[in-house]
Amino acid sequence: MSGLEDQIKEIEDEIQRTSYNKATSKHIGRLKAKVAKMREEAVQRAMKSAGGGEGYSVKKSGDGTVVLVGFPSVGKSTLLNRLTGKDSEVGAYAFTTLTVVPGVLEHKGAKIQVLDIPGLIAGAAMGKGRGKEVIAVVRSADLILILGDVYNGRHVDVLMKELYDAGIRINKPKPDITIKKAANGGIRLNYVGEEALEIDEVRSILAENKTTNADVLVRGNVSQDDFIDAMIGNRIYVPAFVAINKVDLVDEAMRNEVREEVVERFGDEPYMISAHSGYNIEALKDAIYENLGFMRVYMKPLGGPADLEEPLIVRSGSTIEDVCNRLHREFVEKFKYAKIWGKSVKHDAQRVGLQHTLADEDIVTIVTRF
Ligand SMILES: Nc1nc2c(ncn2[C@@H]2O[C@H](COP(=O)(O)OP(=O)(O)OP(=O)(O)O)[C@@H](O)[C@H]2O)c(=O)[nH]1
Ligand SMILES: [K+]
Ligand SMILES: [Mg+2]
Repeated sequence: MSGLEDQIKEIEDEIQRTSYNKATSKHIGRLKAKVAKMREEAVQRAMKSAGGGEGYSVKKSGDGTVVLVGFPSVGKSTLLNRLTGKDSEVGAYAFTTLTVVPGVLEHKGAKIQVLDIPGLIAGAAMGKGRGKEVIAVVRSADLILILGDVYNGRHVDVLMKELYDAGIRINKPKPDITIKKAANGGIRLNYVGEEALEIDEVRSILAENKTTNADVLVRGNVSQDDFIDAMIGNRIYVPAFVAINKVDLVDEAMRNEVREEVVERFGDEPYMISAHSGYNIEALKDAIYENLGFMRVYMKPLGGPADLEEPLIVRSGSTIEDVCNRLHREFVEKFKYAKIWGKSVKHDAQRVGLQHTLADEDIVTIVTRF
């Protein structure tokens, strides 16, 4: 272990030992910010020394990208092949897969890109085992499918820690925090909604970043960790769920044991599957679709009937601008207005602009200049 890692460990232990209350919150905040800064530094350094090797080149394609993350030999490649009909190499030994293998899952009208990657190991966030390249791919995903097998359900927390250390925040919305550095005036803290943090905490956290003058705006309930994340930046927020593979190899009692272990560590029920036999794979496909959050939008040409046969599949929360970008390069440039029939508007044929957020099954007419 390097000196820096020892120091990080020492401070983390101190945080563990200190109970959080009003009197200690400032101190804990400072320690956490310090660790976060040191860890970031360690990661950057490790990544640099991992060499300037080429990253994996995978172009995102389709309506959304899900990446299969798991320890070596849990069956990621077998699952990719099962989901997409690809032919990624499968082997009974660790690190069979040494690069990123993309496949396409077609489900409910969506084309979903599935990425099979090399196995992740403890220390990957610090660059171990091609961690640098693998983590970069994981960070670019729209959804993470954490894959374990019936023999290592208890290790799902090790994977989660690697993802966390790599700046990946799963299953939480991005906290709404703005930190604008200023030339003077100290730290000014403003809230929309509840007063989630104390000014003293915020000041001592920002001091670790050598920020003594800043305008800070916090919306909603955020934690110290959220605030530190916002200060460091470079965090990504992405949905994830767990599947446990190879259930064909064990009996009911063992399945339940693993399932309970995952619930305890991850919080949610895992999908119990067999990539080998195909058991529960349809349910898994549905889960991927659901977790990517798709919706259907029907296009209606100006003056003509809507095309109710073939919806456009877009991610939930998409705007008119997103739809325009999908249709034609010039649509945004030449956009005049859109007309909507459906759940996202108050009345039929309502006119909206580019920033309007659509709802599932909306009917849309886009009106452009000439
Ligand atoms: N019994 C059983 N074996 C499986 C299942 N899925 C995969 N395997 C076996 O597990 C071994 C590893 O499978 P891979 O698909 O290569 O696993 P991987 O996660 O891609 O492995 P790496 O690329 O080395 O990280 C192979 O021997 C597979 O045949 C399953 O559902 N049931
Ligand atoms: K393998
Ligand atoms: Mg593999």
